[in-house]
Amino acid sequence: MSDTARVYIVDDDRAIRWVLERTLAQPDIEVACFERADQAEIAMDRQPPDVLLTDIRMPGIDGLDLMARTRERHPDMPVIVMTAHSDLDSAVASYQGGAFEYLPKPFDVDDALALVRRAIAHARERRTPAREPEGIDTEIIGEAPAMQEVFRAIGRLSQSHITVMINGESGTGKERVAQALHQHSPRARAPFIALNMAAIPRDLMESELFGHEKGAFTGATSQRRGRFEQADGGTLFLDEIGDMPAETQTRLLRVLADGEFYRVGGHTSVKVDVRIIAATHQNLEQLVSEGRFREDLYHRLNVIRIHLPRLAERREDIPRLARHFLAEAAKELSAEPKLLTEEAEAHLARLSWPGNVRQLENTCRWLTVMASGREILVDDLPPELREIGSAEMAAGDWRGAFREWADRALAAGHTHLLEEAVPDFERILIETALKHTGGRKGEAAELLGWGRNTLTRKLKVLLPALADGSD
Ligand SMILES: Nc1ncnc2c1ncn2[C@@H]1O[C@H](COP(=O)(O)OP(=O)(O)OP(=O)(O)O)[C@@H](O)[C@H]1O
Repeated sequence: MSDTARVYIVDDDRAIRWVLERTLAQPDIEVACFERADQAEIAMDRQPPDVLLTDIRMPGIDGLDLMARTRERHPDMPVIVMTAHSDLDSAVASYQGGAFEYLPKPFDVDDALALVRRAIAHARERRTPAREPEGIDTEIIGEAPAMQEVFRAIGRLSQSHITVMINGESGTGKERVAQALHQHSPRARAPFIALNMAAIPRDLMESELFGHEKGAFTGATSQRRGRFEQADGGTLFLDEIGDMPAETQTRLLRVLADGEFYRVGGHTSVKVDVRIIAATHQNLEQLVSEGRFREDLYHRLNVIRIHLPRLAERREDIPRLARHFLAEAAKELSAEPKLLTEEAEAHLARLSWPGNVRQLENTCRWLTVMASGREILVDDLPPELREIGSAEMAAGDWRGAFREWADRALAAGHTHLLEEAVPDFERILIETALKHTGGRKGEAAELLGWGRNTLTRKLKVLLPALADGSD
């Protein structure tokens, strides 16, 4: 890639295009603006940019569609979605669709430039096959027992070339762990190549993995090396392996057995030395039993297994992760790091985080841009994270958290756990009931299923400040 980065802007609003074009046009950034998504797509086919910046609401193809279509063709291209605050839901959806970031409107031009620069750096990093080991930042935060287990595994495997299977939900840090395994392996100086099976159209998968010869199919205008060749001597990280189509599974199995393959349309075999790390959020055993994943391939990949727990199962790590991400976001946006109030930190630690560590990271970026003061309060959180949802409660998360608490307390040598836990349990129920009744104790007692006298007695011990006075 040359030193000049190319950025495409798509927005039907002329004024926004004008502002962004002037802001982003820097000596090392070349900008092109488009009024409609289809125009941008034509240009992208001719010459893909390094970063795409698109509005959400546009006539014709809207920004989210454009992003989805772009990701199919250029899975590594960072896409920044611009959105008004009122469109927060679509912005959140854009994360789920894989957007790199979003830029809330109205935006500060310096923030916009900082964000685009970060996306450019990200695109470059993804495209540089050989990374110096010291260049990879694989700090993994984790004090939870399950994460300590992961660190031990990385340590134990550090002299090995063995195949590893990482499983865990989306956003739990599988790719980061794969990078760490590579970085701490004898292959550290060779390339680490990541490929997400879910992001590649089926018919391009084989050529993506194994490359193709010139003329192998329409559009194959030159020979291309696949990811296996790019990863020679290093590590190939196959993310979402459960999404690999059956015919590619067969081919992969053969390559793993023989250590050689043919490029699509090729007649000369290519030999490579590649360590495979695979990852999935799916239950591969089930896919095998349903006949959707080859059993022999499963056994070949599933030599050593590392499990990454959901973020909600390692809540004790949330405050440190949040502080880390706030510091990172501040650096990236050249802003002053925000601080979490104790209350906000405790709140974050109670949420269920279905998007796991990635969702926490995105939230911290959002807060760095959106929170008005230096200190972050619960009220500064995006609306969907302000309440501890009843769904989260119903999902039984508190029981999981509670079980972890008990585990930790026992591991730390505590005894008489009930004496610690029961008062907290009752206090929380009483406080919540009183909140619901606007402080009326008689009604609260009824909600709790206690007599009025019992509540009075409990209040004296548990919440003396609330004990005096009647309804
Ligand atoms: N323990 C951790 N410490 C610091 N950063 C982390 C940690 N875990 C994850 N991250 C960061 O969170 C983001 C999501 O992690 P990653 O991409 O590795 O998840 P993943 O499980 O591979 O997700 P997916 O399955 O969706 O690809 C990344 O930016 C990663 O750097």
